[in-house]
Amino acid sequence: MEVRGGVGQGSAARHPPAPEPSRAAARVQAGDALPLPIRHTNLIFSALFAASLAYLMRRWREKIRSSTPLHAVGLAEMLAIFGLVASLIYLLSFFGIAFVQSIVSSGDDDEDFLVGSGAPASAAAPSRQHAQAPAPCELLGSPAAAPEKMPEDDEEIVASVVAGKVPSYALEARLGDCRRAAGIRREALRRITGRDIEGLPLDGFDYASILGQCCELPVGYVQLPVGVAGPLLLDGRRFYLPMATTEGCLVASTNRGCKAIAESGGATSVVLRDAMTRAPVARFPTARRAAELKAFLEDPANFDTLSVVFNRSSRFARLQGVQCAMAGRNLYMRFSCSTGDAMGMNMVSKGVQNVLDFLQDDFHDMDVISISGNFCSDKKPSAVNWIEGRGKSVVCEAVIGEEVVKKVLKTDVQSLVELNTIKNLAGSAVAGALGGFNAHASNIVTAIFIATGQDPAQNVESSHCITMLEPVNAGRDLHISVTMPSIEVGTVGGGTQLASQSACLDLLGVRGASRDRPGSNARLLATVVAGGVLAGELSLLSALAAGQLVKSHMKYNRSSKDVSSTTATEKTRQREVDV
Ligand SMILES: CC(C)(COP(=O)([O-])OP(=O)([O-])OC[C@H]1O[C@@H](n2cnc3c(N)ncnc32)[C@H](O)[C@@H]1OP(=O)([O-])[O-])[C@@H](O)C(=O)NCCC(=O)NCCSC(=O)C[C@@](C)(O)CC(=O)[O-]
Ligand SMILES: NC(=O)C1=CN([C@@H]2O[C@H](COP(=O)(O)OP(=O)(O)OC[C@H]3O[C@@H](n4cnc5c(N)ncnc54)[C@H](OP(=O)(O)O)[C@@H]3O)[C@@H](O)[C@H]2O)C=CC1
Repeated sequence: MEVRGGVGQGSAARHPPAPEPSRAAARVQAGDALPLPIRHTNLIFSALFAASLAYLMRRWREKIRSSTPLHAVGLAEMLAIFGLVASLIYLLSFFGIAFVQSIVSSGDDDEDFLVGSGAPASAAAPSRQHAQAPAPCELLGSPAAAPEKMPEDDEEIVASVVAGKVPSYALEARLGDCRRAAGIRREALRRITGRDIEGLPLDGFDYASILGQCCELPVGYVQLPVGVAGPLLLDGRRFYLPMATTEGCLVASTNRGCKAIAESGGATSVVLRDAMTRAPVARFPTARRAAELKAFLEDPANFDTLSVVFNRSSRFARLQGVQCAMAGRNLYMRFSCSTGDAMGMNMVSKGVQNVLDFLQDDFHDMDVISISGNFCSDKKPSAVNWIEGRGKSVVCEAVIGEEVVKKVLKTDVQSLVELNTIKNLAGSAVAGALGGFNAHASNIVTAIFIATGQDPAQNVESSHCITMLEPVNAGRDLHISVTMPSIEVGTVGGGTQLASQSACLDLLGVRGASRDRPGSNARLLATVVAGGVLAGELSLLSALAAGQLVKSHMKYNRSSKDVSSTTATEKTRQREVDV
């Protein structure tokens, strides 16, 4: 089959372009810093400049005529000199900044050109929003959300939503009040389903903070307890790990592991690699043509050109390499890049889209099937992440003293080493595991991910881990390590900016972007996740070796209430009555 159509066309066909948000309006201008509209300040300072100059010239001429020394100046002349200097500074800085900004934003315009030539506008627009404060409710724009008169009364709006006259997703934009929109949607849901979601709270959440960034169609929020384990002594620093979980025993276990590590002098970590990946797939008329693009992308001589095109889309995303694989005439191109303190999926996708548009000029017969061809590989277990890594690749290790193993962990070194070999290594091989050579890395990864606003679906590859245990110091002490090649975390973007999640990042000392070294906050968070996993592995393996698992879970993980006799809501009511 002959395949035609550029990247742009291809992508446009598969992804109808999203409505272009007002990017010009969103762009920050130098003048935005001024208290008055820019045209007013321009007028005032231009008039001041002209008036001061005219007055001083006139005075100068008069002084020459009357042979008065030029340096003898009165109050009026001093004021005129001051006005002249002030207006000169303003005008120079104004035009200077505008000039610099025009150069900077020409980069953006190029980006608009590159992304705009067929790329979905939505791929470019959201990231710019993320860098700013959460958008107020009324800024959400969509065709369905075009300004339209809404009934004043909530009851009438609910009826319109139930009748399908007002789309539920347009409520935020039409009402300009996110809390009210969520309340109306929730009531409409109750009427449509006949089910009351009473236990799901509505109040006590900032709905504007999730708009256009974290969640659509909100009707409330789920409450999760956050426990804290630690201190985890890692690389000479103490961290208290926030863990959002409903699995009783998990925080206790991690806490015990942290204690064992701290009493043994602490753990150390090393970040081996830091690169997020995105792998589009393109189809060619022949495998030979696909191989030509593969050769082009993998030729070191072309790397600089590709990076210039890729790097344009972000201040932080920097191309590191492209790795290709083929299946017949389909080419899978795995781009990897550093992403500063962001986890980086939006970023890397933006950069890749630019490169695809660029490549289309020389490879007209390339048909981009998808910006993601699963060789990336995001949110799925895959060997490529396990072997090549994705996000941050971290190794964390510690030597646990014999006494600590006995006193804190209630077992011995020999039993632990044997258990690890038979369970985590041989047992996982028997199960045909992919990246699952551990006891419960995903427990700690997921709990910290949820607490700190990471994308929870990325726990899949982020939990890839091989746990190694060896006797050291003549068999007395225990060397334990966790090797985790794909920890995907960020401290900016996604859910990290929400109030609770941001507080948990703050507890770890990694909230937001690192000002000194972009990327260092996210890397530190990755090492903390690995350190937490080390603690969790140590404690669970010990419980298993000591035959303590079932007992401990009966104690911390099973309510003494008879759950078969009450529904969740009844239980809540019962608890309120009990209190
Ligand atoms: C529950 C423990 C820790 C008791 O362990 P213990 O040794 O009996 O407890 P302890 O009372 O002697 O205390 C020792 C230390 O543990 C900590 N600790 C002790 N209790 C608490 C608590 N309530 N809250 C907070 N921290 C606690 C604390 O640090 C304490 O020191 P202290 O501060 O007292 O000097 C232990 O039995 C344990 O770790 N059990 C394992 C539980 C576990 O790891 N569960 C994870 C989920 S299992 C799963 O989902 C995965 C699985 C199993 O399917 C995977 C697979 O296939 O292997
Ligand atoms: N698109 C996709 O395919 C997927 C998206 N996701 C979602 O993507 C989101 C995360 O995307 P991600 O790209 O991480 O985040 P964002 O899309 O929020 O991008 C990060 C933004 O922060 C800005 N920024 C400011 N300071 C820094 C800094 N120090 N380091 C890095 N960036 C900084 C970036 O600037 P600049 O504009 O200059 O880059 C960018 O605008 C999550 O919500 C996740 O769930 C998850 C999986 C797939």
